[in-house]
Parts: sequence; C-alpha cells; structure tokens
Amino acid sequence: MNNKVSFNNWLTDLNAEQPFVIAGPCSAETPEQVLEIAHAIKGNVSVFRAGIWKPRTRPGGFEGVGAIGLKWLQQVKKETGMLLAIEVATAEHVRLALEYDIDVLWIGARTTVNPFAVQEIADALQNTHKVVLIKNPVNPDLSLWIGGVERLQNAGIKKLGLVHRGFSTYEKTNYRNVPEWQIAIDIKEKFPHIPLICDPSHITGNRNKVEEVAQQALDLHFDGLMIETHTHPDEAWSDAAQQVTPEQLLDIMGRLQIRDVNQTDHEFNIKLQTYRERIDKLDTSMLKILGERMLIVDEIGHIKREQNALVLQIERWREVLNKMKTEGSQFKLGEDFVTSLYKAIHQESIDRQDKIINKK
Ligand SMILES: C=C(O[C@@H]1C=C(C(=O)O)C=C[C@H]1O)C(=O)O
Repeated sequence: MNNKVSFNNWLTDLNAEQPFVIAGPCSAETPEQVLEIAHAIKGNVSVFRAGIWKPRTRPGGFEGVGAIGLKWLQQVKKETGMLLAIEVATAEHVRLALEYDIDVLWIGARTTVNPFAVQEIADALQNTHKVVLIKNPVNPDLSLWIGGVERLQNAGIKKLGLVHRGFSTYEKTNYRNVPEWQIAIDIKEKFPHIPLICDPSHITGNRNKVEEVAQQALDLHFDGLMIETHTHPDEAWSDAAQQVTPEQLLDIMGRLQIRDVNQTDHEFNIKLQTYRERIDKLDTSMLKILGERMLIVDEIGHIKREQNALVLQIERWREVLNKMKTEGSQFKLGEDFVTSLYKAIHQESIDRQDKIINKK
C-alpha cells in the first residue's frame, strides 16, 4: 500500500488508515465470537461490522441473533475503541441502533429495492449525525439506488455513503453478485462527494477472490472496502464461503495498492495523450462503421416491410453472434464482451427495423 488519496466527506473526519476498511463477521453469533474477531482486527480496521438481523432468501435459516447482539457490540466498542456498523431494515432496527449508539448504519441491498422500506428508515433516521450507508439494490437499477440516496438526503442525513455489493443475475456467473462496475461509476459521477465503498465479499461469494475484486475497486477509485471477516470462517453461521480470517484480511490489506489519482510525470502524460489520440481516432471509425451497418439494417427493414417478413431472424442472429465470438477470439476479445456488444447492436437493429415496418 502506498500513495495516499484524499478521503471524501465524512471519511476525512474519521482519520482512518488507508485503505479505509470496515470488517467483521457476516453475523454476530455469540459474545465471545464478536470479541475474538474484534480484538484480532483492531488497530488495522476502522469500523467493526456485524449483522444483527439477517435477511435470508428462504425461511428456516439463521436470521440473526437480534437485539441482544447490540449489547455484545457495545462491549466490542468498549474494549477495542472501534466504531460499529450494522444493517438496519426497519424503523425498529433504527431505533435500537440509535439507542445502542451504533456509529454506522447500512441499508442492505434487499431493502434498497423497496422505496417504502427506505422511506421508513429515512424517516426514523431524520437528521441523524450517524453515518448511513446505502447498498446498491439487488437488481442493476441505478435509479433505485439514486432514489434511496435522495430519500436519505431529504431526511437531512449528511454523512452518507454508498456500498457497491454487486447485482444478482439469473444466469450463473463466476461471481455471487456480478459487479457491473459501470453502475458504480455512474453513481460515483452522480454523487462525487459521497464516499463509495466496495463489498468484495458479496460480489465474489468466495474468499479466494476477495483480494482481486478489492484491488479492482481501489483501481476504480473507490474510497473504501467492506470485507467480511471471521476467526473460523468455515464454521460461520452465515456466508461461510466468503469470509476471510483476520490474518488473511491483514495480508490482503498489506498487498492492496492505492494508486495515484493525478499523475504529474511529464513523460507519462505525453505518452497517455498520444495513446488517447489513437483511441479517439478508432472510436470515430467504430461509430462510422456502426452507422454504416445500421443503414444496411434499415435497408433490410424496408424490404422486410414490403414482404411482410419478421423483424427477428433468429437463425441469422445466432449465426452472426457465433461468427463474431469466434472472430473476436482472434483479436483477443473475450466471448462475454463480444456477446454483450453484439446483443446491444442487435437490439438497436431490431428496434430500428420495427420502427420502419410499423411506420404509418
Ligand atoms: C439485419 C437483420 O435483422 C435482424 C438484425 C440482425 C443483425 O443486426 O445482424 C440479424 C438478424 C435479425 O434479427 C437481418 O434479418 O439480417
């Protein structure tokens, strides 16, 4: 770790070490467990997290220890001086969190999807001086995430943060929740002064991949990380596969690189500019070619209209995609990338042809 970047907003006042890390178990399980983990990470981590109430996909699983865990967390603060972070999902959770002087309250992904629930929490938090973090909604919906922030802002909450924990998909992927980094970049652009924290534990669902995703987040100028940590991860009562041990956490933190935001090296800047000029030229050519392709698509649209032929030609579409995936590999372009690029192109083609065919 090197190169300090300046912290955003309330993070400046925390005087935290870099990278700013919130760590602790997925769930508080017993008083001994939280204290053991807290003592193992204190001094390296600014904020201790532990789930008290756990929203689970299906009933019957461990749903958190409940309010009793808040007493254990108070003990953690007393013994280690660490700030405390928990998830809140209802007004009652908020009331208890404030009563027990929890410092950081986060709204989980399953709550952010529901504007009623976010509003209820925002109302319960009115004008609080506590830090409130809002995780992205489970589905990749930027507006829902923005809406959540706005509800909290309207409730007079000043110390806001965003947590990117990835998005669920129906398709099986290498991630538990796909990062869709572009959405995180979009929200960062929308709220440049609100600290953005990455949760690589929920993105990966796999402790062996946490470091890679954490580094990727820092390379995208995230302000901090939330990493689930447990002294006996395999025995954890929830999310066992994604929790790291305190030793692993420290190793990861020691290896993470914080890179410079602004480079002042003259030679670097000249080189960068030269490369970017080349990219600009290629971007222009790419758009020109795409525009030409769309004009041909339009021509096909006109002859389909005359013949009353279907817009979607599934065989042809399959053929195009497969051919491009193969050709893409010759240019070292990954299948996933070529597929999403061609899906976007095909979508535009069929939209245009549909307009042409249905024009009155
Ligand atoms: C252009 C056509 O219409 C649609 C668009 C395609 C494309 O963009 O390549 C392919 C198949 C069709 O679903 C076509 O039929 O060839």
